[in-house]
Amino acid sequence: LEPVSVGLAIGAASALTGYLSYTDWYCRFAECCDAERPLDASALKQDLEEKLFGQHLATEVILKALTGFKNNKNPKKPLTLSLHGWAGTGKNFVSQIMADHLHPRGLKSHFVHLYVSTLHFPHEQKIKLYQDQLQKWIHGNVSKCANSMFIFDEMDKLHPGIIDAIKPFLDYYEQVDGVSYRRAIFIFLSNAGGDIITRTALDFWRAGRKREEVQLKDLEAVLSVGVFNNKHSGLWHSGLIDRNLIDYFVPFLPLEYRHVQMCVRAELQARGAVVDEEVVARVAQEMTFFPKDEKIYSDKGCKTVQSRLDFY
Ligand SMILES: Nc1ncnc2c1ncn2[C@@H]1O[C@H](COP(=O)(O)OP(=O)(O)OP(=O)(O)O)[C@@H](O)[C@H]1O
Repeated sequence: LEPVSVGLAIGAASALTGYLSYTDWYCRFAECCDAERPLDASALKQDLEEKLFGQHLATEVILKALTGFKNNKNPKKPLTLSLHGWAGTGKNFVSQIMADHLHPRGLKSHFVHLYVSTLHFPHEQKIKLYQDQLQKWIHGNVSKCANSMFIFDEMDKLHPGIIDAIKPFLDYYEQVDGVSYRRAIFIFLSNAGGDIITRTALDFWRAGRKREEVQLKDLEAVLSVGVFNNKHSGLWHSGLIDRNLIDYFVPFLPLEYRHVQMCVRAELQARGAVVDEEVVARVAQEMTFFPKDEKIYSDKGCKTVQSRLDFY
């Protein structure tokens, strides 16, 4: 080996180590995209089991979906989850937990994007603008980071035209205009279907069966027949993406009194306050429950618990 090539090799090696240590150092402070970032499945499982109350199906499906997707070294399409259920049952809450486990900064990450229909896409007459904007945002963000996460809240209020603008990114394409979306994650949140989920939960309750006995098949069947595949149902017109692009349907059951109590306790703990069961009972009793005679499920789920606690 003549001295020149040795010198070049050493130069290249030190440049490379220099670069690597620089990026390592830089990424310690700034947030860097880590498309290969592994998922700590047991940490996610523990978080879901400890923090998400009364949603055994959502816990099971989300854990399976995320673990499977992150273990797949060559996914054929982006992961798409559609979360359905009444207000206050944990859809946004669990999206936050998922974001925390996929990107170090969770919802604050530059690689996690939250769109709320009534906020970001409110005007019917601006659909074309929204479609172009959204396609540019998604293209730009995935170009910057392959495992970007997109959360669409209030899907049931999203104009169908905007849903159509999202569809190309969710499909089984190798690439779309030079960018591969197959490591991206799309989460859709919707109240649509909440009534059907509630009816199934109520049937189980009235039959004296445990809530945890409700299985996905009990809901998929009643929903797919009753709602999803029926193009004339309100849910379809609410712009729901046709089923074959959604990998997982995640149902959120209505929350019972005991779950509301758990939310009050969790909020007291989050505030560093002592958990006074007197307060827990009082706040939970302030909530309204349905059906009117049996009063089983909280009308607002765990919503307004935080604000009610401000008065104690
Ligand atoms: N199942 C749950 N387990 C624990 N906390 C919950 C649960 N559901 C709701 N909460 C609490 O209530 C707050 C509001 O819930 P969240 O925003 O997730 O409701 P949502 O289902 O997204 O409602 P909406 O459909 O109206 O957006 C959460 O931030 C969380 O503190």
